[in-house]
Amino acid sequence: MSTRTNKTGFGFPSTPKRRRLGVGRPLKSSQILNQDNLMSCSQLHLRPESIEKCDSPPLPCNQVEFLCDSDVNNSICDIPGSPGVSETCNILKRIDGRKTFIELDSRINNIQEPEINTTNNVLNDLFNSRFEYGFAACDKTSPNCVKNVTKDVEKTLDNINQTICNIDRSVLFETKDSFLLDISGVVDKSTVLDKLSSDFYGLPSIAKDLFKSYRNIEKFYDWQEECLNLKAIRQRDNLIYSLPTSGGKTLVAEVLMLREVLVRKKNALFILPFVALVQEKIYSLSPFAIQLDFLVEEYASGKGILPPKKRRKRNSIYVATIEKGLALIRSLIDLNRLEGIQVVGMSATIGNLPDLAEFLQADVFERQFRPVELTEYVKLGDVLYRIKYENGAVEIVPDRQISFDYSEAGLKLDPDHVAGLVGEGDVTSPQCGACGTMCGVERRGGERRAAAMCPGESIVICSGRDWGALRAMLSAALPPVRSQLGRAGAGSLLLSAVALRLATRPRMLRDVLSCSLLPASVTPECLDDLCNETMRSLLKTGALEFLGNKQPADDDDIIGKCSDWELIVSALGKAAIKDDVRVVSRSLVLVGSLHLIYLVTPHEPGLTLDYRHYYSLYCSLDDEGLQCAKVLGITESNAVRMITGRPITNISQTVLKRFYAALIIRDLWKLVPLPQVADKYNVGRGWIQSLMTSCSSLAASGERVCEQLAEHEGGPFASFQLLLRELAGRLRHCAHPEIEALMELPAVRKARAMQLFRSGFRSVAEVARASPQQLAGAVQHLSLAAAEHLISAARVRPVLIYLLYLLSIDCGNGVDWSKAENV
Ligand SMILES: Nc1ncnc2c1ncn2[C@@H]1O[C@H](COP(=O)(O)OP(=O)(O)OP(=O)(O)O)[C@@H](O)[C@H]1O
Repeated sequence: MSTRTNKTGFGFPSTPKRRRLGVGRPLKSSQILNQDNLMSCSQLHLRPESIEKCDSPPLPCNQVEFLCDSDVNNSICDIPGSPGVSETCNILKRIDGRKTFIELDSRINNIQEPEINTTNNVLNDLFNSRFEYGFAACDKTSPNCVKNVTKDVEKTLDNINQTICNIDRSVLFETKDSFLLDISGVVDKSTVLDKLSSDFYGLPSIAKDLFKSYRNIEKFYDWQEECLNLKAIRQRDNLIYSLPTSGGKTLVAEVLMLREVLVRKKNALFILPFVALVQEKIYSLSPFAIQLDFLVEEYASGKGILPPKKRRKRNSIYVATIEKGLALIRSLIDLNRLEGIQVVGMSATIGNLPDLAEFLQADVFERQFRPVELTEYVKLGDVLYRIKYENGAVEIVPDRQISFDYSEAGLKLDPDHVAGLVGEGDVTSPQCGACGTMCGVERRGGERRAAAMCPGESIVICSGRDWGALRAMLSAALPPVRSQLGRAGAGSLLLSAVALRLATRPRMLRDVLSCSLLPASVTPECLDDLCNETMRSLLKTGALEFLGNKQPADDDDIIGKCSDWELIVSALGKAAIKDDVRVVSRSLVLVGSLHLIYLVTPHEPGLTLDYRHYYSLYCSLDDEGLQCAKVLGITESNAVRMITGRPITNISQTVLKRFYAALIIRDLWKLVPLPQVADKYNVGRGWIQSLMTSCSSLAASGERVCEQLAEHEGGPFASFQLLLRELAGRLRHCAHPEIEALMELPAVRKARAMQLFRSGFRSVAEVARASPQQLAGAVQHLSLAAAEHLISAARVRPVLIYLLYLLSIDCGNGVDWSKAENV
């Protein structure tokens, strides 16, 4: 096939005379992509000279940062008042008799994905040009003409995909909406896939090659085969499988998800506990997505659209943290888009598997498989201890003294000697996760271990402070999994159930609670009491009310006496924002954003206040803080009460808590690092993250409510609608707008964006103009390879925007550049 370059700049021969083939539209001459116009995007050559293999995808350029920082991003946190994902799914399943999770049905509908479609269409044209050229050049009398040309085009498609893989795969899925930019979709591959036999665990056989080339996996372990053939899997029932760490659990989950998106044409949700793990999974799934024509969407931190976009042609695997997974499921329930779900849970460590299985109504598959022998160590200071398991007892015995030759700077960078430990072993891909002061190093990457069948080693790095806790943890039995639904959680769950119209009568709400994990730890009588008490308190606060203004007596057994009365959510939420806006509009403190932020803090932020600490924070408030506090009624006399321990009666706890939460958000807004904020306000980092998410979504819903109120009542609501819109956007990342723009780059999160900003790279364009050496030299801990990825991504962005621009000319529409910027 000719590789001559023409003026398209993409290496495709131009089409001398266009003939309509396929679904593309002819390009006008003004639309022909001109390399000069594509700025300096030399990285994007869609026609490679020769490409053999697409290597494993590059790690996100700040992966090290993610890993080191993973406790910052730790998603395992109590979400105040939120039932967990599985609780929600399971409850839904039981109530509606519907089936639950790994697959979320995406009903084919009119999707709105103009950006992606426009890009695809332009690329489609390029392809059709290629098709026509081939068709014109071939001998039409030959019976194989069409077949050859088709093959040729398909080869071109593969080459493009390969090129994309080789250039910078990250650009494919990292957009503002964080969906995979599926350039592979320029030619409909589904017909190709359809022709392929489904002989690889129910997947097209091409999947087998992909596992071989990207994972070096040729044969599944016996347990994996057994698990994939379980009756529960075949019947799409819920399942929990439990195996030791590195037993290969994730692979089974991947096969199941691939089956959903490729064979059943449904979506799948993969929930992982850390942001860093979500990122890693997205990268490792991306070559599969490219080759098999599905999407991978990221739902972590500020990423992920709620509700998820409906897609007409391709199905998605949503990779989410716990909080985002929960928000995603809620948004789908809200829109009645969730149906036919199957829950598949996997874990290495579950203390009370039967309880969990009962709760999830799941089958259990448990094995003690380890691909290779694993020796576990603990590093405490300079000594490496070995963990010995004998006759059910655990012993920690000194193994050896270690010493590495570190420079002073090296020691500063790596105080735990992780690099030394890694270097000591025969490692190419160490796995390192940090959690608090403990950090684990796994030597000899899983696949190598498995391939070479050589023993593996894991090292827990422990500080003196945690030594006791670690010893106790190792010798203790596994703690049982317990429901986190306390009184507040139950309130939130019941309120959500009524709001989502999943359960609308007291007896149904009792059923909702009994579908949770609570019955595993409390008696049925306690459950009844909790349900009655919770409903009573929701009715008392006015969050819920009975239809027709029916009122139970104070001491009534609501479940018994009012079992069939219909409950509705009162207009309290709407009323609350209305009141807030009215109060705030009379005396809005405009020195900064604090007062507005206060407006979107949750009414019950799930805080326990320490008044002495509150007092010291009050004393250090700046002008804006003092003014805002005053407007809210928090005065000096309240502060004196805080320090003297006298009760504060003239102002509600809710206001005090909300103001405290608003101060936290304002600090993040001012780019104070999250760990520092957590220390300053004495709260958990996970809690801060969920506070940020709540504020952002409250701002978004506040905006909607203000819009409605503005229509009906006028007044200040229209201005607040605009203010809240801006606020919601900024709260997504809690960052300056310049930093937000940098965060649009693949794998650039807040910390990295701030680093770039401080090093003088204040916009995507400045990153695009830099050389890898410059960038790596200026930004601390940024490797040359990572700098290259970043620069290629920054350079590719304008190309995508340009493609949109071309299309807008073709459609005769003006392009919305603010939207184009999002690509
Ligand atoms: N059948 C197989 N053959 C060879 N290697 C495999 C096979 N299955 C999984 N692996 C490799 O073993 C390693 C560990 O697998 P995986 O991450 O799936 O384990 P896991 O049980 O999910 O681990 P964890 O408990 O840490 O989440 C990975 O590198 C994976 O590629």
